[in-house]
Amino acid sequence: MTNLVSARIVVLGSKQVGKTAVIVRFLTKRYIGEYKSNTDWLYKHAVTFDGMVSNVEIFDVSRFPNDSVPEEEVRWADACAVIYSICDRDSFNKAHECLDLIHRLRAPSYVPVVLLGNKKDMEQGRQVSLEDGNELASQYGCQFYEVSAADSFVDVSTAFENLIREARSLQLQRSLPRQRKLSIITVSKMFGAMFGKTSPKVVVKSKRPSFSL
Ligand SMILES: Nc1nc2c(ncn2[C@@H]2O[C@H](COP(=O)(O)OP(=O)(O)OP(=O)(O)O)[C@@H](O)[C@H]2O)c(=O)[nH]1
Repeated sequence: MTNLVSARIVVLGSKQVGKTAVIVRFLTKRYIGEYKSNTDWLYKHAVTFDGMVSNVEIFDVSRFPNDSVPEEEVRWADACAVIYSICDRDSFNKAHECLDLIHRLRAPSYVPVVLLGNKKDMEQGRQVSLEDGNELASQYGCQFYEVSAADSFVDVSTAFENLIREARSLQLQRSLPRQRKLSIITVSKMFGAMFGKTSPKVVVKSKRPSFSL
């Protein structure tokens, strides 16, 4: 088994949306109902999937959005998770602000982001529809899942594993030798030569880097 990469993830969202519960669910498979609030935590853990061990560091930012903006943590991260509660419209609005903050601090470079609507077990108190979540995620070109830290390990782990896969893939792409990157330019030049200068420009717009290398 290869120990290939480490991934640093920052987790943002309103108070009481379940940030700590979601992280602990992913790292330990367990659901623990109550945690000490108002403290930022850095979790370090080795997780195994796809036949690989990834050393993950997850920063649970509790002080934001009520207190100072976690600019340093957002710049530090290889990937970001933004969490809201499906029963709390305000937390969804805060999630929007968090996505905006990430975009502002990290643009123009790309950082993998996942938007998580937590507490989906509380359907009777729902204030944010699945469509709203989907729409916000597509606006920022990020992954989106509704999860329940209380009810299920599977959804939470799928969301984090896909986020880590994306971060890994990006790290691999960035570490590719120059030669291979140049060959991509050569292919586009070849297209130009084949279709001539009068042919319409083909612009391939990709919101997210491809998983395949
Ligand atoms: N029903 C339900 N409750 C949840 C779920 N996840 C967390 N909770 C509850 O929501 C409350 C807040 O959970 P935390 O994990 O402390 O939330 P947090 O976002 O880390 O909170 P702060 O540290 O204050 O920022 C706790 O009472 C949890 O038991 C969930 O999936 N379903």
